[in-house]
Amino acid sequence: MARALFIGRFQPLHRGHEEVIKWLLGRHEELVVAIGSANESFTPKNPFTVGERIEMLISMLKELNLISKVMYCAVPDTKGDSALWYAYVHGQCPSFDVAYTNDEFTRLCFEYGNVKVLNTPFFNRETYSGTRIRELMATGDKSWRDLVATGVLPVLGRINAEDRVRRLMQKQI
Ligand SMILES: Nc1ncnc2c1ncn2[C@@H]1O[C@H](COP(=O)(O)OP(=O)(O)OP(=O)(O)O)[C@@H](O)[C@H]1O
Ligand SMILES: NC(=O)c1ccc[n+]([C@@H]2O[C@H](COP(=O)(O)O)[C@@H](O)[C@H]2O)c1
Repeated sequence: MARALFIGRFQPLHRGHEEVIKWLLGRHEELVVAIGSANESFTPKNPFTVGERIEMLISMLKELNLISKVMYCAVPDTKGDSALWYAYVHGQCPSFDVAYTNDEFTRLCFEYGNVKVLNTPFFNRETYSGTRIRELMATGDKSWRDLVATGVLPVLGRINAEDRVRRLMQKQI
């Protein structure tokens, strides 16, 4: 199948996501990266805006020379109304032949729209995890820098990501 869609929150975009994107491009001609929870930002679980997450993605794709094969879109959460969520996917994403997610609830929502859904493999899941990276940032442990995707570091540096995450986690919004 020609075009796959991969959805995630990418808070931040990490090496696990990078491996999945490469793995998907080995199997599909084109990829749509859908940035979920696009309306969420400045919370402990979703510290980065959708614009910042787009910058992370584009920066990584440029470094990997994959920019010509990947499109992106943003999908907001619609808590409690997943039929509406699927309407956003349908209306705001480029068309795709198959969706990839490992999240059962998201799978269910795609299946509601009669979309074919597949899983991706996990790559070093204990280490490459958004939750873990945010925890390391909050405690000032610089080892998080080794866990984010190629090209993402300059974006996170420019927006002072570590400081933002630490302050949001302290506040526990
Ligand atoms: N290390 C990994 N290897 C492969 N897939 C991963 C890895 N980490 C996350 N994914 C997958 O990427 C997709 C998007 O995940 P998401 O953006 O929520 O990252 P996450 O690391 O799970 O974040 P968080 O810990 O904040 O929930 C999901 O389908 C998830 O299963
Ligand atoms: N009703 C909804 O708002 C709804 C339903 C299914 C998935 N989603 C979103 O899709 C994305 C799935 O990505 P994750 O695998 O990173 O959880 C998340 O942003 C999640 O919030 C939202």
